[in-house]
Amino acid sequence: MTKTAALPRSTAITGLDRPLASLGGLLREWLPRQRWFAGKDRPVTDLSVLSLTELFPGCLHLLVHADHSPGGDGAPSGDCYQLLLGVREQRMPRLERAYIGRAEEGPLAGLAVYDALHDPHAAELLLERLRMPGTVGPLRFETAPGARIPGGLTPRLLAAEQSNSSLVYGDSLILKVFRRIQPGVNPDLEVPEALAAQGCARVPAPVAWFRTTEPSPATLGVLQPFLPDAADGWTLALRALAAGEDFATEAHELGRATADVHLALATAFPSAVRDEHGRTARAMSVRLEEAAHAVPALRPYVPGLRGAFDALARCDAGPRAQRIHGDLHLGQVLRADREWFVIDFEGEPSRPLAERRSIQSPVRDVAGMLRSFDYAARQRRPWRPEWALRCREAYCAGYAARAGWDPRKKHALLRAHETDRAVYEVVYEARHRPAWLPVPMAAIERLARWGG
Ligand SMILES: Nc1ncnc2c1ncn2[C@@H]1O[C@H](COP(=O)(O)OP(=O)(O)O)[C@@H](O)[C@H]1O
Ligand SMILES: O=P(O)(O)O[C@H]1O[C@H](CO)[C@@H](O[C@H]2O[C@H](CO)[C@@H](O)[C@H](O)[C@H]2O)[C@H](O)[C@H]1O
Repeated sequence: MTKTAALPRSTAITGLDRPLASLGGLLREWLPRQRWFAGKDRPVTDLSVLSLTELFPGCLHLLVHADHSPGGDGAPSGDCYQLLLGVREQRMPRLERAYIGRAEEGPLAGLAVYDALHDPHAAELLLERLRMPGTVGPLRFETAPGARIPGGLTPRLLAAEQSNSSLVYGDSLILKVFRRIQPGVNPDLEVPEALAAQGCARVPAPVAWFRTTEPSPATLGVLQPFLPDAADGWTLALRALAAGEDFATEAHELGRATADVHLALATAFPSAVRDEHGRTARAMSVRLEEAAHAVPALRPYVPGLRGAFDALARCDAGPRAQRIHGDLHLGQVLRADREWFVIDFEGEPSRPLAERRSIQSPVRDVAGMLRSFDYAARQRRPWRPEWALRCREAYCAGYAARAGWDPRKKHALLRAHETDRAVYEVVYEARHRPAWLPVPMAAIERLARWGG
């Protein structure tokens, strides 16, 4: 029998219209240290609360804006983040990892403030809230038609926090709480919902979600079935490499799975009527310029890399642009019951939402996965290029068997997308994991030589 937590009513803490008086100092220091904070390479010049809701007693839901605009005439820049904060009178030893600090002034003065997602009690109440459609202030909790969501499941926060934070409930459900919020529908809700409607079994279908109406409509979190005993492709690939084993059979099936998802996406969403390689090539060149500005190590390679984009602009055929995954790599695929599943349809986290929801070449996803085989092969000393090459061949062959066209035959397209993806990775690593920068830089050197 399962027990369900009683959902307490939300009550008003007086004075919360001045939240920064209590929280500003704490958050300014804590926020930039979080794995999911996107602006680590720029100072936070201002912090403002865009919305604050008491979700249940002792748990505050906040959207905060971290401003990075330089003083003077610089263009405004910054990001909005979702926080769930627990406030307690006492500092709790078992929540020490989640401790943010003690509010010094304002309505929360003297209270201990936590990242509430680490608190099992708050996580239980969040699931209860999701099981019961309804509203709390600007927050809307919704369930998929016919969804049956069990209660009383034990929560655990996934240790490997990535771009977002995910809570697993009793190995049955997983709730992804988006951290960086952009106005509009998040593709990680929109796409799996549309694919589920197509009957595509490669993607876990959302069962509930929550969103806000303020300051603008935006998706905040998605609850999906958890695939127990699943292993992600990155872990499996590294395991194979460590054991000196081939990964070609798995890569072949992964190619088929990718094509299945692409075919379902092409049915669920409109596709392009004609190729726009010139426009894509220009956008890639702009991204290269921006990346070289942000990461000086890229600069010597710019002329060589541009060659790949010039060749794309001259290309007159290719698969039609359609909705794609947008950030496909080995960490986004799970193997369970001897099948591959695809997760995390958010796209590249640093891109604007409109761009992530736009139609793009399916070659982009293929290129993302090929880059990932290279990343994996470079984790071993000595480097195993032949391992990555075999994965590459097998993955493309598996893709071709299902999709009806072979990515290996689209040389110019594939090269341009691999280059663009490697440029993205250079910026990502420089920002989040500088020690990994040599991995995409090695690809940049190779791709620039090829194009120069
Ligand atoms: N449906 C699922 N079943 C099992 N594990 C999952 C599921 N969805 C996500 N995960 C696990 O959670 C991790 C983070 O999920 P992901 O959607 O990639 O989040 P992020 O956007 O933070 O990278 C994945 O690497 C995977 O290990
Ligand atoms: O957080 P997400 O999974 O949405 O994606 C971001 O982080 C990824 C790293 O966690 C990053 O992927 C890069 O590193 C992977 C190995 O850790 C490698 O398999 C990928 O090929 C490589 O791109 C991803 O780019 C980023 O968007």
